[in-house]
Amino acid sequence: MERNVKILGAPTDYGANRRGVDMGPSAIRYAGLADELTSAGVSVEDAGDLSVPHHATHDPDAGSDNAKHLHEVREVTTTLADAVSTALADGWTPLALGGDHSIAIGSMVGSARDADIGVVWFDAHGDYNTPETSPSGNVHGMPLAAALGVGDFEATDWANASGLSAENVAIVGLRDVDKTEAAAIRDSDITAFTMSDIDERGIVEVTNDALDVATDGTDGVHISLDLDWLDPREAPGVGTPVRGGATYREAHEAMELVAESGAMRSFELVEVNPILDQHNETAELATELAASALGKRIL
Ligand SMILES: NC(=[NH2+])NCCC[C@H](N)C(=O)O
Ligand SMILES: [Mn+2]
Ligand SMILES: [Mn+2]
Repeated sequence: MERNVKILGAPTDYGANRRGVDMGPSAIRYAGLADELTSAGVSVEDAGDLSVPHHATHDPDAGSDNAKHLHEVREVTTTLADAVSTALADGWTPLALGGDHSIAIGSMVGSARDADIGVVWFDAHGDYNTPETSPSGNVHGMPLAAALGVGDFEATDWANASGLSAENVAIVGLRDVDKTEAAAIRDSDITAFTMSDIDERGIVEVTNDALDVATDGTDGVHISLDLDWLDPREAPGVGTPVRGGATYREAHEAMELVAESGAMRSFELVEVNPILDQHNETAELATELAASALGKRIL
């Protein structure tokens, strides 16, 4: 399939507790994203960075303790959702560059504006906390709950706007979940594949199952790739690293299966933090994996 990819930078860290993730889009571009995607055979246009609320006054601890900077997150979400849905309407596959994982609310809402979508969420974390269950108050631990309208998020318009149903959401690579969050995931209709599932069944089966969940009855799939899905040995430049993640080979294989499925509607790369990185290797890895997800092959 001919694909045109529109890069949308979302340089924000309002959902995270670690400064620096707002520089993710620059680091990923500097790592050669556009060239790498061109080598995958897609045509690329970089729309630059979206405007994000001003930084000079940014205090990472400001706002409600339960959901820090929710106001700013909402602003970024709205801007990104509009950019994503416009790109789709114009025939592009939107690729959002985070920024922290709270941007996924905007990607999903935008991707779902004119379609029923499923989601595959590659992440060490469940990102299914709500303001009442979150131990940190960081909204990047909440985007799945937000888009599904769980708990406090029922009162927001995000779930209505996304129309997302938990039956079409699959998490892959889970290994660090908060206690109440774990119970909530178990009680939900989300399909969660933990690292143990990958150990036991292999990345191919697990990824294909996840894609089946997300494509079942939907028009397309949003692929959300949190770089902390990978083992910190491969991806040290993230704010919330967790040992025991996907290997370099597993990650490429999973992304190649995403490409093979032909189901990708929208895409995002999140949580790259250049301040915590070593020689930009996490950003470089992000560009490589994006290319695999968009069809790049060894031969
Ligand atoms: N997108 C992420 N890196 N999320 C990390 C979330 C960590 C933890 N579960 C929290 O709620 O704070
Ligand atoms: Mn994560
Ligand atoms: Mn995440």
